[in-house]
Amino acid sequence: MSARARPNTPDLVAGSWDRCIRDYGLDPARIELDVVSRSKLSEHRDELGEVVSIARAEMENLAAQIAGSGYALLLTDAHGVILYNRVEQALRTSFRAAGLWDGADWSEFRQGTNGIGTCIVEHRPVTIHCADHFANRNTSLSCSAAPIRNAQGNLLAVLDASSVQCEGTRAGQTHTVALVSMSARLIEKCIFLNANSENLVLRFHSRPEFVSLIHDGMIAVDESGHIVAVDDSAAMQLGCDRREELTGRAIDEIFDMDAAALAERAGAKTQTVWPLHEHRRGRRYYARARSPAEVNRSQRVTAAHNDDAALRISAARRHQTRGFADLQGSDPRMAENVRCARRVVDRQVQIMLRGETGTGKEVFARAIHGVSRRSASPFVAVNCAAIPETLIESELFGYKPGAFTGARRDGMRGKILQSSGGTLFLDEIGDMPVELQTRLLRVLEEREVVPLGSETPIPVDLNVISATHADLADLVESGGFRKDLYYRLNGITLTLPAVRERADLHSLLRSVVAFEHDGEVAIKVAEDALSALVRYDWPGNIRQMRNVMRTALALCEDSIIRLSDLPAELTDQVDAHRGESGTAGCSADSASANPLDCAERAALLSALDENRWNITNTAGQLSMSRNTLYRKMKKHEIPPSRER
Ligand SMILES: Nc1ncnc2c1ncn2[C@@H]1O[C@H](COP(=O)(O)OP(=O)(O)OP(=O)(O)O)[C@@H](O)[C@H]1O
Repeated sequence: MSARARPNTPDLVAGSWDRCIRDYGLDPARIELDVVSRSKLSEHRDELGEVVSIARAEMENLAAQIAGSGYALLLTDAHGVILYNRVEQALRTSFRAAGLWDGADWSEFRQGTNGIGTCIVEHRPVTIHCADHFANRNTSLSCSAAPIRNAQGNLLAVLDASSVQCEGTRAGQTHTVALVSMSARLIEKCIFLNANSENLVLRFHSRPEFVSLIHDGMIAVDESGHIVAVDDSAAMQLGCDRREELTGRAIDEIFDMDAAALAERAGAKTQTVWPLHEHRRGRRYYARARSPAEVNRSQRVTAAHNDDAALRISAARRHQTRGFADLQGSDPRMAENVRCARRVVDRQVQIMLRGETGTGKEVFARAIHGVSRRSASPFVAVNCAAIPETLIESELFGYKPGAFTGARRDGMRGKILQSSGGTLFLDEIGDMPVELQTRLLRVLEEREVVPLGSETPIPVDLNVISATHADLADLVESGGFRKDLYYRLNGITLTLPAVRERADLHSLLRSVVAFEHDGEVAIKVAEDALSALVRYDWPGNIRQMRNVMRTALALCEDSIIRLSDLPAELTDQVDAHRGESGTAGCSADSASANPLDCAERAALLSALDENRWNITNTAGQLSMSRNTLYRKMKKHEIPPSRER
């Protein structure tokens, strides 16, 4: 190794030099620039998704503050790959020559001690000035970098300000690193708010004028009043060393305010800053609260009855991801699924979703990912039944360049690596070939993946949600599925009900129409059409419901969906039922076998649905005692819903 004397530097730099020599075996004279291919660069950018756009907006502000200083701004992912640069026109050639450009890999492992790579290892703001750099080729650089973390505190990206001319002293960089750190914190605040758009967010500080500014503390609280995320500033202000000391606790354990009072504050028309006391040390803070974001509220459509229409659906914004609140509707099994999922999320319990095709398993898996601490990292879905058996292996595990004939020249990162840090959704897991089951099990156990054609394992932070329509236990019995993998993936099974089994058909229909309808005018559904929709069996479940409603919306006139706008199979079924007593609510395996029982079950479900599963109100409406109602629900196998 051609040695270069270690500069007289702080511990942080000395520690990094030690790693370069001892752990990475780097030679300062032989380090070369490593640039990922264009396709890999777009994969790296896709992985960070919205973080890049949030950061770019803040980089514009910061660029204006440092204009003319000879510094450029760089955004990298947590691997050290530059995703985006903000370099002044006149400096572009020199920055490009120095390798400070999109696609370059500045991990410490590749480039030795440097602002970006060392910040990633240290998880804190750093300045690496001129001769601090390990590689000879980088000694003219001066770099100040700060980490950007997600709502759970995991590293997502790095913001860096670099100069290619070694001027001034290391101490002179204090201002630069402070500016970069401040921008990184602003970006983290936006990420926190976006990741918690479904939760109430409390912002507080001991000084009222600091609330809603960069140093305030942020706490996200879910509908049940439990803390789901906190930022560093909140933990620090409340005297906690780690964020985990606060997550999972009820908000009224911490402050003198319960969830209902907080929600009321958040919903107030005029937003003011109000005082708040902490229990443990009796300190006073000032706070503001933001209710779950507008985007979610716009989905909660309202129903109203009038003469010619039984259901009115107001216009709602198209919105691809549904949160738990939207999925739960008022079906007790869905409410129970949501409750269980919330309890196990982030507890390293692998969730398996069961349900007929089209019952919303992928949508549910996305919602779980959305509330998990992994939400800012990618959700990657793979349908094992849709990919030819021969391709599943390369899709999942990826391959090295030239691994096989027909492989892409620059290789491919498989879905497992793409999902690292986030969630891998394996749909129709029962269709995975047995030999790949063995490889998947190994990845789950060893937490590393070996791409096809390679011998080098790559560490992976894998979290799998699997789904199946089949009974996997049967498949295990018949040898079609590995028992050990089954137990590994099946920490808990949540079964999504088929549409015909759901007790909240009205609200489900509303949700589907709200999703399909992007007009401004409210949509009404005529009485006979609604009756046909509610009576139909829906073998294709929510997917079929979406298709039917999409066509009906296209066909309908005056914004009213009529019977004639529905397909023949729905209206035929109504004809077949005509004259029979109502059977809505009778599931195939229901205890209610005769028509009278069926009618009773349907009446119970409809009254429960109407009263949002409030037992007292439902019993009152049906003129029976709560005990009688519970007894009847038990008889018809209707599980009591959560109180809401
Ligand atoms: N609560 C809901 N409201 C409105 N639309 C929904 C809801 N849940 C699911 N959908 C829609 O229904 C369709 C089927 O959902 P999804 O793909 O999640 O089902 P799945 O059970 O994974 O299906 P498969 O088993 O066939 O893969 C999708 O178009 C989805 O957007």
